[in-house]
Amino acid sequence: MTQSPIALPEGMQITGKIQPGYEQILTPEALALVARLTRAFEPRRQELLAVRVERAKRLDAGERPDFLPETAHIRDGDWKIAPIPKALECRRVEITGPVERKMVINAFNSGADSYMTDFEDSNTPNWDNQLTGQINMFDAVRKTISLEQNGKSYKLNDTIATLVVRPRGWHLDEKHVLVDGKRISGGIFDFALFMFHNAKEQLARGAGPYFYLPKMESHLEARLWNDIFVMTQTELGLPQGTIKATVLIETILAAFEMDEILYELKEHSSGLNAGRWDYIFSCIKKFKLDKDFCLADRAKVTMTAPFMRAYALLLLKTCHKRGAPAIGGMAALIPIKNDPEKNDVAMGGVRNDKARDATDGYDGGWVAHPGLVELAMGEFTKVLGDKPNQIDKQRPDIDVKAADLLNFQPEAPITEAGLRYNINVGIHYLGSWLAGNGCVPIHNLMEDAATAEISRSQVWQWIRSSKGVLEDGRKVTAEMVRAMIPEELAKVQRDAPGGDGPTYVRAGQIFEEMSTSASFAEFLTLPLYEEI
Ligand SMILES: CC(=O)SCCNC(=O)CCNC(=O)[C@H](O)C(C)(C)COP(=O)(O)OP(=O)(O)OC[C@H]1O[C@@H](n2cnc3c(N)ncnc32)[C@H](O)[C@@H]1OP(=O)(O)O
Ligand SMILES: O=CC(=O)O
Ligand SMILES: [Mg+2]
Repeated sequence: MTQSPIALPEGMQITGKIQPGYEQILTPEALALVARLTRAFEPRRQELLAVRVERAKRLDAGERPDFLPETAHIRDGDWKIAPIPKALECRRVEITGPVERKMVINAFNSGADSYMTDFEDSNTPNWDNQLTGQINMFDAVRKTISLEQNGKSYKLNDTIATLVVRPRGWHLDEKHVLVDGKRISGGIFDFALFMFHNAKEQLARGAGPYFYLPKMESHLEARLWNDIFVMTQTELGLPQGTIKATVLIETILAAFEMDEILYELKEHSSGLNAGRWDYIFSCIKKFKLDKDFCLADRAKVTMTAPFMRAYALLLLKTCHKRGAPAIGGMAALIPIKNDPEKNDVAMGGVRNDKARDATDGYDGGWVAHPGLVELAMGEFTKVLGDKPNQIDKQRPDIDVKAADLLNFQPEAPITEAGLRYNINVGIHYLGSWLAGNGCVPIHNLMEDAATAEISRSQVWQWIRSSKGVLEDGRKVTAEMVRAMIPEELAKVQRDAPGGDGPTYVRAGQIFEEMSTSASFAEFLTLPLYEEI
């Protein structure tokens, strides 16, 4: 165990190496907050994770989700979330990206209204990424962040995007920090350090501590975050309701509890976001043992698929009824260099995506790259004009039933190209993640933990579903997948930057194990985290 050169609260151990600068983040007072929140809330996190396991067993046995009878009074009630602070009123375009220093500066300067910095889907949560991410945030909030790289100087513009931070989801531990001998929650670690160092500074600069909350499966999980907010505000002497959080509705189970999630976070809510990629993954995962469940090639499962359309519209209607912003998700398309024709097609895809969201009534949407900000802004401005949002646009015409959320189409086609694509992307992404980079362009698309989850879970599911049959009539089998893995690995080794490194060989092994083993890994990042 690494001897820590920093003063630790009673009962805390840190096993990660303390690099120069980390002591600025890992101060005794900040770590004391981490320890207090951990002692107060870790038992509940564990209970809620156990509830997930029990629920998964019932779904595996054939139960199907529905709106909860015990919370009908919340869905039927007439209530709204607390008013949105000025800094979060206008979120027509939100750029997202990992907490890497250059990208942090570029994202703030991108012209987007807001910027979600990501300790989650687009980030490999190794110790150094988490700590340097916190340093980057510390410097960015104070506007002192700068960088010299490849002959270029990076610093913040006078006008920058409003910062929103995404800590890790409930399933992820921070294994380098132990409290009373046990690993702590990655999410609490990310949140508490950020809050301790930056909340007051942000308030002094006219904004506040704003968050995105990922991958929740129930309103009880949202209640846990809310209780953490209340205690943190008390500990830091901040008025209750200072923290604001947008919840990603990115699991099929959360889609049945959108009203309840907003209600739990009522004083701290800044709306919901349609996190489409994890949502698709969650649908595959939750119905993985249903032999009749099957989704077509990943590229065919778009926002216009019936179950995705139902989810997006229900989210919009729910948010606006409660006075909450509805923020659209991410088109994975990114600018394509050196191929104007392909680039035009990609830009057209992003334009359509944002135009659909804006026309439906969404208040804004995510982009993955600075080169998409202007285009996305144009689509929202066409609909919103000079209004900061369109929360006043009510959609009583939308009537989404449980059956609509569970109408999993399209089931076909599944093609050999689609299967190979999933294997190729899965191996490429795992290899990059293990090497420390959690977001990469692959085949001209943004790939992160959520999109890669779809690829690897589809392969597992196609092997098992009775409908997992290729267009040409061949059943997808474990043997077929095993035969393709070395071929796709060779392509990845040829194509990926640094693809000849050891992490890609390991990625091939992990991919084979994950897609062909009898059990389904709950998240691909859980076994991967044990390897870094
Ligand atoms: C499912 C979800 O959870 S979505 C949310 C999580 N995913 C994300 O946030 C995706 C973030 N996007 C990215 O990481 C990147 O855009 C990638 C990996 C997809 C592509 O990155 P690159 O190949 O580096 O793109 P490219 O070479 O075109 O970048 C051009 C410039 O834009 C910058 N850039 C690209 N994307 C971003 C971004 N999201 N934020 C800030 N800067 C960015 C690059 O750093 C580069 O800067 P430079 O010119 O100063 O060197
Ligand atoms: O986090 C976003 C998603 O689509 O997943
Ligand atoms: Mg996600």
